[in-house]
Amino acid sequence: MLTFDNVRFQYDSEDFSIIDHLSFTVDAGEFVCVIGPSGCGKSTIFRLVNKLLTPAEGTVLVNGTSIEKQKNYCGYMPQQDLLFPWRTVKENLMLPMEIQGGISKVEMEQRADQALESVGLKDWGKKSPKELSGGMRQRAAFARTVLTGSDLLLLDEPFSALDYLTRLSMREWLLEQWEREKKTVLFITHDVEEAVFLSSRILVVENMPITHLKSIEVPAEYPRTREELMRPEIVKLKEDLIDMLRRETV
Ligand SMILES: Nc1ncnc2c1ncn2[C@@H]1O[C@H](COP(=O)(O)OP(=O)(O)OP(=O)(O)O)[C@@H](O)[C@H]1O
Repeated sequence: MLTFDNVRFQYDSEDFSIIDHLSFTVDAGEFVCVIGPSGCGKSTIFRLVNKLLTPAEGTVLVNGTSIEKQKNYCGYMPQQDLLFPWRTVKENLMLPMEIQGGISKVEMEQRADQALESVGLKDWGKKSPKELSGGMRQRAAFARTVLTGSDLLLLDEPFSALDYLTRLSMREWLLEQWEREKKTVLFITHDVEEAVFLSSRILVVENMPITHLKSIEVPAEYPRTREELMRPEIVKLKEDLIDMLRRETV
């Protein structure tokens, strides 16, 4: 589904590469978390996928084709929900379809209503985003990301600004959405517990510049429960991951 083929990238203002001949693949339908120390280049990987940045060398491919000439092949959800305060919640959800064009207003409204219902915000469409709680805003932002119609979703620390309990319920909620929508999800987090709870596979940034990502399978079936995270092999995996991240930040 997503392939990095020998990708190198360097910011103009820097004299070194952040990403250096990196290759990796994410298969269709996977839920993959990317973890690594702050500032190592995780968000840069996302910006190379959504074409905010262009590789200096190498190719990013989606479904076997370079993204250069592709459109609407990924949905991106940043850390902050970025809902526009001057639009209602429903109008925010309609935005990606307006940008895409060619969809009638009636159809856009229907799709937005359906999406709001699917994320438990059926009666909130006419409200302003500021009337929603943090968790509700993130659910609306997720629905908007899904409404891009893309099979590949890039979620960049979407729950990091939420309080602990809301985070816990949002993780469970996100897995339900993923199992229903059958999308491919790439999810950046700093939180080892979050990565282990959510993903089928974890990609760990082991070095800077990023030359490779260490791939670790999470030995747990879906649906996941918090109790499952207490199994000895999962606890050991979390400890190993924390050790890896500590080594990188020393
Ligand atoms: N526009 C830019 N120009 C120059 N350097 C940049 C730019 N954006 C990011 N960087 C640098 O590139 C490096 C990687 O940044 P990036 O945001 O990808 O890291 P990250 O792993 O996502 O960090 P965090 O976990 O803190 O969000 C950092 O050292 C950052 O300072």
